[in-house]
Formats: sequence, C-alpha cells, structure tokens
Amino acid sequence: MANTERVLIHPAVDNGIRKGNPDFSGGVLSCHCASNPVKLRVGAQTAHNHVCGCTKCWKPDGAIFSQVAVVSRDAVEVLENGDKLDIVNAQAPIQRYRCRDCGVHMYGRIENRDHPFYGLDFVHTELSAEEGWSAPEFAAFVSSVIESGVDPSRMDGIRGRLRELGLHPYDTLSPPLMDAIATHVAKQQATPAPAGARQSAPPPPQQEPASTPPVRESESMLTRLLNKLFGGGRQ
Ligand SMILES: N[C@@H](CCC(=O)N[C@@H](CS)C(=O)NCC(=O)O)C(=O)O
Ligand SMILES: [Zn+2]
Repeated sequence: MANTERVLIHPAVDNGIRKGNPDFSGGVLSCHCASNPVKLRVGAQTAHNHVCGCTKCWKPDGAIFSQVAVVSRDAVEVLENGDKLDIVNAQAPIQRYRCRDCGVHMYGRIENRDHPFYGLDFVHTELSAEEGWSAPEFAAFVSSVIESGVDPSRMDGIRGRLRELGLHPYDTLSPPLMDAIATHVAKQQATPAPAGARQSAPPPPQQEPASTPPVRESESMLTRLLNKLFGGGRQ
C-alpha cells in the first residue's frame, strides 16, 4: 500500500470534500489581486467539477492539481477589471483568461463550435467566497502531473490519496466525459461503425488473429481523437 500521508492534492479537497448544494445558483469569482481584482459572475451551478493534473489548468501555489468545473458560457459575465484579462494561449482549444497582475485564470472558453464542449466555460469555483458549488467528482490527467515536475515515484501515493478522497484517478477524463466526446466525434464524422461494433452482444471469440483490428490502427484513431480534443502532438 502506498503511503498517502502528507500527499497534498489541492486546498479545496485536502481536508475532505464538501458536498455541493443542488439549489445553489452561482456566485462571484475574484482573482487574487489585493486591489482592483478581476470579478466574474458565474450565474449558475457548475457541473463536472474535478481536479485536473494537466500543465495547462491554473493551480494555486503549492497545489499539484487544479480544481476546475464547467458552466454554460451564457452564465459567465465579467463584472469588474476585465481590462486586466489576457488570453494565455489563443491557439489552445480552451482559451484561458488570466489576470495579468496575479496570474489567476478566471475562465476558459472554447470558441471552436465543432469542439464537443463548445458552449461550456471552465471555472475555478474556489475563487468564490460562496459555498454550495458542485463538489469535485474525479481526478483527470493524473499522469500529467509528472510533466509539472512531480517525481514519478510519487504516483502511487498520489493515486492512493485521490482514491481515499473518492476522486477516481483517470489519465484523461472520466468515462462519461470520454464517451460524450467520442459520441460527438463519431456523429461529426458520421463514420459507419465496423460490422462487429454494431452488434449488441459481444462477438464470439476470434480464432484468426488477422480479424482483430491492427493495434497501430486503433492507436492512431485514439491519438487523432485526443489531439482533436486537447490539442498537442501526440504520436
Ligand atoms: N499532458 C498534457 C495534457 C494537456 C491537456 O490535454 N489538457 C486537457 C485537460 S484541461 C485539455 O482539455 N486541454 C485543452 C487545452 O488546454 O486547451 C499536459 O499536461 O499539458
Ligand atoms: Zn487541465
């Protein structure tokens, strides 16, 4: 059993996860500036809150993970000091708006209408004083923390701590979100499913190795899907 003592994930979850309030209807997020903070109204409850280990999502000082949720873009409104916002990377699938003074990311927006998550903005609800925001449900892009400098030898402890907290660790997104993405991409491409995939029952065991899809082919399909969604140059 890996030692999960002193493994810090994110301040919002390290002391246990607070339940969300289903009747909660939003609040105001502020950046970390002591004067003239950027303020953002998020006028609805968030969904799919999770911790993310990727290098792109904003993390508070000392945290290995970010905490990030989605909300309809219609519910997001910059209230004050919006002139301090810069886009971190205008080419990224998610355009993250950051306060140029304190570095806090206020929201991430997708402008590509073909993206499966178009219409949803990404927000860090810990930036709000209100309580009742949807609780984090899982951990995404866990292996990616290594890209931020975490020693690979710590991964068992980190995954163990996430499980203790009830945040199942995934190296991309959770299965429901990956399924939603794949469904969107399949509809967009209108690719006819292979005959075997259309069967409702599993096909009988194959005798001929040649009838199994070649590994390289299925790898490249997955790679194309991941690149389309998250950008980057996966091989
Ligand atoms: N291993 C990469 C993963 C980056 C990644 O794909 N992040 C996901 C989760 S936030 C994404 O949707 N990225 C799109 C973007 O950053 O615009 C990293 O850590 O930088
Ligand atoms: Zn992320």
